[in-house]
Amino acid sequence: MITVEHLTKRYGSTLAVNDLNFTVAAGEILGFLGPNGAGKTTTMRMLTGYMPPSGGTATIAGFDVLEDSLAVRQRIGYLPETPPLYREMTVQGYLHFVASIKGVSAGERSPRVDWAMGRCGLSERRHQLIRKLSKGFRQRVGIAQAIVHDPPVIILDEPTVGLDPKQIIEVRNLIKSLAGDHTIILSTHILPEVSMTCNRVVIIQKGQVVATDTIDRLVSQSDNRTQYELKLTGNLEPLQTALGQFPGVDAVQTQSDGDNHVVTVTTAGETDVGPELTALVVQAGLKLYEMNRRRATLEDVFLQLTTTEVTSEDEAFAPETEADS
Ligand SMILES: Nc1ncnc2c1ncn2[C@@H]1O[C@H](COP(=O)(O)OP(=O)(O)OP(=O)(O)O)[C@@H](O)[C@H]1O
Repeated sequence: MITVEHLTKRYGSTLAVNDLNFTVAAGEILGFLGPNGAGKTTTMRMLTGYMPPSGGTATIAGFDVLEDSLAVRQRIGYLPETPPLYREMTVQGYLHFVASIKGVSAGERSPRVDWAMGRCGLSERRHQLIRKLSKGFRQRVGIAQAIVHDPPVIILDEPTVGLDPKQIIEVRNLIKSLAGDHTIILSTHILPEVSMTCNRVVIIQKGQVVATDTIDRLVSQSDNRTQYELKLTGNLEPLQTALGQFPGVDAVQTQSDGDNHVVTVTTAGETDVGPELTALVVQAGLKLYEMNRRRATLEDVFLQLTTTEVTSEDEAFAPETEADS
């Protein structure tokens, strides 16, 4: 549905996008990630036909973004970071206006606007002025304007920025519900959002692709070690001896305050050895107060790929979150 080949953009002497290559299959939700200034917005603008590439090509549903930019714009719904909303219009009036400029025929407009309002939970606000809506509802109007002409491709730039937790969940569910019928590119800094919503990710840095794969594969290929943090009291020596002989233990780090200890055990692989570690602690005569298992996450992969300053082992791990499940 989307193909990007050798896509390049220069702003004077700045090479903002440098030879990008990736594809997005029909019905897929692709996470598009990169640190500030990586070239995400520039790429989106080229894909949506709003800015010509300096080199390379991109096609949307078979149409070239440069040569067929009108056909591309009709097939894309774009939610920029700041949606272009007319604050003095009603929700319904604005969506009618967008549908008309996107080429929806007069007879089709009312059903399309009703459909978009229904999908975005706006039906009851149809007569409200946009300026009187909360930020969350304005964001829904932004999504509704992106889907009102039923485009096969939807490109969303930071769709949940500034929303409260309840609105974030609603917008994420809406995005997920649009996949399948639509091909979606989701650009965001919120990595758990990508883990929860996307099938696959493209990570860019300095205008170049540094990784493209499913989240599971990226995480397991990057670092499949597991860390256990144990909070204990008692004499540590017998445990340290036992851990030295325990198969698969890569490293043991200890922080002690008198008889209270925090022991971090790093094991190779993802097999859960928590029960065995608990048994060792009991055999060593220690009291166990807390044990946390931590695995690498998309955030760790992102940091490894987009920073050169990750030096300490601890930075390669993060507490297990809902994004891991
Ligand atoms: N109009 C412009 N003129 C000159 N340089 C620009 C222009 N727009 C972007 N750039 C530069 O191109 C590079 C990529 O910018 P871009 O906005 O695409 O990155 P981004 O990944 O979207 O960043 P952010 O997450 O901060 O929005 C940056 O170095 C930026 O300074």
